[in-house]
Parts: sequence; C-alpha cells; structure tokens
Amino acid sequence: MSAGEIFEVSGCFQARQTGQPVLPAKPEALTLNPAETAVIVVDLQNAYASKNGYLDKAGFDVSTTAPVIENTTKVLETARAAGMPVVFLQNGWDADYKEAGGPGSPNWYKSNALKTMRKQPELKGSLLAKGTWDYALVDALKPQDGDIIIPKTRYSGFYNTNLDSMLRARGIRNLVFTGIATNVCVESTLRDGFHLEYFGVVLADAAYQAGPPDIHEASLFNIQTFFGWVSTTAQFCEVFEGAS
Ligand SMILES: NC(=O)N/C=C\C(=O)O
Repeated sequence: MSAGEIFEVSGCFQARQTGQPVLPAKPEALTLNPAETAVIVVDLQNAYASKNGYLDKAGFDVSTTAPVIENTTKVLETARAAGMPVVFLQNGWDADYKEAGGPGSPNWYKSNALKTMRKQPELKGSLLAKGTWDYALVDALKPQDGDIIIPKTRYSGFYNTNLDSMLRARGIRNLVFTGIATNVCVESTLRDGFHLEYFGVVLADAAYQAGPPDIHEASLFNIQTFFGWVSTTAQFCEVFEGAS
C-alpha cells in the first residue's frame, strides 16, 4: 500500500462492509455505517457554554464557544436526516448535591463547580443543579422528538447511566462526539467507549476545552493516537448528507 493511499478502518459490525460512507479522519479514514452510528452531544449546557454559567464563574474562558454550538447544530441536522440516534448527555446533580458526593468522594475535591460554590457560598444551589438555568441545555440545541437525553453525575457518560444499553439495543458501534469539554467529559466518555469496543470520533471544531486552548489540541492528539479518531463538521456533513 503506497503512503498516499487512504488506509480505511472499518467501524462496521460486518467488517469491511462495501459501499458504506468513508469519513476522512485522523489518523486514517473510517468506514461508518450510518445504521450503526450515533451522535453524542456532550454537556452543551449553559454551565459549560454560556457566559455567567458555571465554567465562566469558575474562571474558565467560555468566550468562543459559539462555533461549537453552530457546528453541532449542523451535525445534528445531518445526523437526524441520516437516521442516526442523537444522544444529549447532561451533567449535574440533585438540588441538594447528594449525587455529587461528599468528602468521601474524589468529586468533592476535583469538581470545580463544588469548589467554586464553597469559595462563593452565594452561588450554592445555582451551579449544575437539576432544574436550574445553569444545568439546562443551551437554547439553540433543544432536543427534538426521538432524541435521547441521558443525565450523568460524573465526567463519563458511561458511568452510572444507561448509555451503553441504550446504544447496544440500537446496534450502535460508532460514536461521533461534539460538546464541552474536549479534555474532560468528551475525552472521558470517548475513552470509556473505546474500552467498551465503540469506535469513537470527535469532531474537532464542534468541541471546546476547559482550560487553555492548547489542551484542546493535546486532547485531540490523545484521542487520535490512543483512543479513536478526529474529524470535522464539514467532513461529517459532506459524507453523511443524504445518507440513510
Ligand atoms: N462537561 C465537562 O467536560 N465538564 C468538565 C468539568 C466539570 O464538570 O466540572
């Protein structure tokens, strides 16, 4: 095989199904059967995407998240038309934060939302609490009929949730990720999907980091090198436009 040839990997259950769409990706193109592919929208909530949301209040830069929402909108239009399930993950806890865990949980020490509310008690009850504006999905991405919403209480969508069974019941083998944050909940969920034998692809321009911009690139390197593939919104929409 010459160096210039596209080396495809098959994300199809029936390996090497011919005639299925091939998604350009790094480190190589990926054959994806739309019938075995779902889009996972990770935590596009006000907490992570909006000014005055949790990440903003905790001191993270959320000033350039708009393209992630715009690109995710394009991805979902294409995915729904291709018959792909759309899954919204939503991160947060009950109003009393019982689901967040107390001092016996590492989450107590690592969650920047919990730490921010301890530093700023006036914020208690407002960050990542179910039923609040902060917890709500951004207005531009309200789920449509048939979409699946899966609440989660930790970074990975596969822990303490029914995500895996919801996907397996639908014959899904491939997961296309958008959302926030590339280096936290997106990567955590994609990594756990890898260990559960899912082929994971993150769309680089439909994801956004928590931390400095370099961490987004570092997470993409990690994903494409060890856990999955990296593609773009335009490549996804071009390949799956009209596919079903
Ligand atoms: N959705 C995320 O990536 N969340 C990152 C941090 C947090 O939820 O505290």
